[in-house]
Amino acid sequence: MSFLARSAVRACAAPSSRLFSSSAARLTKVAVLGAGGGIGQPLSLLLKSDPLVTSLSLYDIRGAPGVAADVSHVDTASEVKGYAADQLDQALEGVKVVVIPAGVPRKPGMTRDDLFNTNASIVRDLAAAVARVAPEAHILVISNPVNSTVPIVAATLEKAGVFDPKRVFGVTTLDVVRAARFVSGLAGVTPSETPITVVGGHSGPTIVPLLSQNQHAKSITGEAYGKVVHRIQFGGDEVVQAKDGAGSATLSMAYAGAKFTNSLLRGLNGEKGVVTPTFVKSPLFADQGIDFFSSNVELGPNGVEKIHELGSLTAEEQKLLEACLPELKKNIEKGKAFVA
Ligand SMILES: NC(=O)C1=CN([C@@H]2O[C@H](COP(=O)(O)OP(=O)(O)OC[C@H]3O[C@@H](n4cnc5c(N)ncnc54)[C@H](O)[C@@H]3O)[C@@H](O)[C@H]2O)C=CC1
Ligand SMILES: O=C([O-])CC(=O)C(=O)O
Repeated sequence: MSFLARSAVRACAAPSSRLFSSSAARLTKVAVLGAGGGIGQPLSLLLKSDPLVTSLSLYDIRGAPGVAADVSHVDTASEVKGYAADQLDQALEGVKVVVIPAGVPRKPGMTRDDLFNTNASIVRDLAAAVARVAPEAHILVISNPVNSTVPIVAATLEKAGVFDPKRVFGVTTLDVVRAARFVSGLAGVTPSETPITVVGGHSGPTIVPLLSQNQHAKSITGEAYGKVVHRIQFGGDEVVQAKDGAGSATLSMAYAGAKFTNSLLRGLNGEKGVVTPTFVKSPLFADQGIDFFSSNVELGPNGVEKIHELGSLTAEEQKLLEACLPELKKNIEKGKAFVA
């Protein structure tokens, strides 16, 4: 790896390890749909620095060729190509992984669900193109509201007859990144010592951090516990307010998106024991009509290898879960109804 790529990797050091690991690279073409945006640009840069990405295909309705020209000068081995608005099908040819940060972000006072009206059709149309051109691609959905956009992608692929639940992921990694960071500060240790499993969905009360499962976090109780859980659940709002109308988290999201993509690529390459929370079609609460859920998932050569159970929860975590489920169910049903 070149000096610059090494520096980028160091600068982005992940809570649990480095941002990128493993060198058993296979030919992997990755597409970013929405590459011209606030997340898309830094995400494209980070993916250019990932040695497991051999080819990068950047698409947006505006600006992707410029981003591609810029990122392509970074001295890592991967090829980069940008595609204009009318070149979506070309952008998707031969891709193995498609990352979707296309769509509008929140402004202060909005919920993620307020983005549904705009983003639902953007995500549906992009998923339909993936179904047509790259039906075996793994799809990583960043666009909000994730609790609804993932069911939209799944239903769109299902309609096209190409849905494989092992290959569709909602990217909830930012919740995990925030939890590790916030808890480490309270516990007085480094973030690598506080990997926190975050389950449920990706919006306010549907975000359920399981602090009791980490040896440092489990000693946080009382008011401090309530505050840190609230901060993890509403970390997105903190950024939206600070940006004051200029959008939502982009840089930390690009980091989280690159981190999750690297985890998936490592799994696809056959690395064992790659486990991280992600929002997937899941049996865990299917008997309650909730068939998408984020929990720890082992990633492997086919994508989803194994969906882990939640493990034991404290009474407080059980309460958080109870608050999550009805909201999550509503969000999922809204997504499905949009495609039906
Ligand atoms: N999953 C998560 O944890 C997070 C999700 N998000 C979500 O990510 C999305 C993107 O956020 P930002 O990058 O900040 O927004 P942005 O507005 O800066 O960028 C979005 C990009 O999508 C492009 N776009 C719009 N329609 C498109 C289409 N049909 N095809 C291709 N590209 C299209 C736009 O041209 C723009 O470049 C938002 O929905 C936001 O809520 C943001 C942060 C965290
Ligand atoms: O808050 C938002 O709208 C963006 C997001 O999903 C996050 O930062 O977690």
